[in-house]
Amino acid sequence: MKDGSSAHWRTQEMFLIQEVMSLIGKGLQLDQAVRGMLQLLSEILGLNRGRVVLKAEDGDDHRIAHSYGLTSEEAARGRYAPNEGITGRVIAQGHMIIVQNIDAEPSFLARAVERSRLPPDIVSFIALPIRVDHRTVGALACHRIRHRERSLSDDVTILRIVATMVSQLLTLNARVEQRTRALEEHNGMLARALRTKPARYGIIGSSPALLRALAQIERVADAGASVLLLGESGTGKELFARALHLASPRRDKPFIKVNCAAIPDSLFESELFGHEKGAFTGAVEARAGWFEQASGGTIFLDEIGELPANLQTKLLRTLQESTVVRLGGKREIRIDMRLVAATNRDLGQEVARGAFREDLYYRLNVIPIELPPLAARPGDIPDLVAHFLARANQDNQRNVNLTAGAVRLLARRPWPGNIRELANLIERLVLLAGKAVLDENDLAAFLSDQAMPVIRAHRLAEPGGPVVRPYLRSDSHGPAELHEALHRAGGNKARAAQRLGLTERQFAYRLRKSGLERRAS
Ligand SMILES: Nc1ncnc2c1ncn2[C@@H]1O[C@H](COP(=O)(O)OP(=O)(O)OP(=O)(O)O)[C@@H](O)[C@H]1O
Repeated sequence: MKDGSSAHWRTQEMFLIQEVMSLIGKGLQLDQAVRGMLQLLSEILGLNRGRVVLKAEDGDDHRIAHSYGLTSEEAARGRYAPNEGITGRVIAQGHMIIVQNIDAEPSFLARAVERSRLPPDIVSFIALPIRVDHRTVGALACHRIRHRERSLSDDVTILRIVATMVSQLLTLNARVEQRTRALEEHNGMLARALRTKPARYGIIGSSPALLRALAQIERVADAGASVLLLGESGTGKELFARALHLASPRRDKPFIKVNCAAIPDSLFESELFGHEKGAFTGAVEARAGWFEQASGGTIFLDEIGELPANLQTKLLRTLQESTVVRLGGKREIRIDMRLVAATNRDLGQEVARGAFREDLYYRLNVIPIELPPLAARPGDIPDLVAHFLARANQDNQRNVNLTAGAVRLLARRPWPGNIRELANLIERLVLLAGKAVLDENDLAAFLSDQAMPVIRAHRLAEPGGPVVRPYLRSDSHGPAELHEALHRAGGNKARAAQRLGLTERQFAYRLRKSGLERRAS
């Protein structure tokens, strides 16, 4: 077949396209594959010094990312500001430019390859846009001797095909990189989970403050004395109370949890101390109270600061005498229980203002154990995040991960609601995430989205304004609702509680739990 005949060029074109396809199919590194395509353009069709120019990762300019027939110095010189030269213009405008004669085109820069390096003939320059997802991300360009047997339009057709192939490769490459990043993050999380010592009693964290509290628990587990757990809401007081029970010889006996803030006053006494048949209307049969039910085991009185005054007296007697008298009864029943109490209040201050019995306070405060707020141990946050992510993913059949940067962002937050707030946030994140790996920016956007409704809810909490429930919480009243009720009641907690069908103590408790108390009072 004679060089120059159209049949000859069709054969060359077919060969080039087959080779390009096979380069794509080989799964080579991006640079190898693109260089291979530029080499084919040069050797098969004589379209020389091909280059692919892409946006620099660390700036606004565009640089030669892949080339064939350029020295490394020439490739390094190929940097173009937006709209600069022919290449910059093709990328900015998104359409092909053909310079028929580079010597006659004033805006041709000859920046990468000096004119003296090119043949003395008339040289053309062709640059085409490279698009990914309908966006121009770079350009494919090459030199062409103007007068040759092959038509310009045939060269342009092939260049268009190759530019499309490069676009496809770039798209694929970006997807593979994204997927690899997701897998790397996931591996990191798994490695961390493996490194984290098996959590004792389900307590995650290795900060000195946390380990100190855990060591104290284990040291006093064998003793019978009461333990008082001190710490803000959500710091893990219940978890530690359970740990104490599990570490004690009572571990096979019951662990009874009583939330002193959540029980209506009218029921409190009979729930705690039990009642005899006929003790009050509705007491159709005798019932053992929680102290009796906990016999042999541990009773955990959460929010002990909320215990009404008359029951404080009764509790003190119970502790001193190890007996209870059921409501409506006379019999003293011996009980053998370990008491763990918890509070997020300053009980000393409650004593000082006469709201808590001093003698009971001393009786409870034999072994005080302080649980640090989460903000005081940010080093525990990565392990906690890994733990809550794994749990939320498993519960919801998802596979959402956070980048290290996103975890660092979480570690910098103040966490007024402590670990409970962190656990809730991660669960919402897993449920609402639109993609598999969330980075710092995704997380920041999520956090500001989450904060918005609360602000709106507060603003809209005017009489007649719509109520926006910002959080999905296990509590029946979201923080916005509590806040709104308080606002409508002119700051009067008793009235606000009544509106929501809560006792004043329950209302105050939920308000504190929501982390909004400071802002609300
Ligand atoms: N160190 C920890 N590791 C793992 N999970 C934790 C840890 N601390 C707390 N949690 C979890 O955080 C949530 C809140 O903890 P917990 O209920 O024990 O706090 P609390 O101090 O008793 O709160 P409150 O005073 O509001 O009752 C629970 O789901 C608990 O399992």
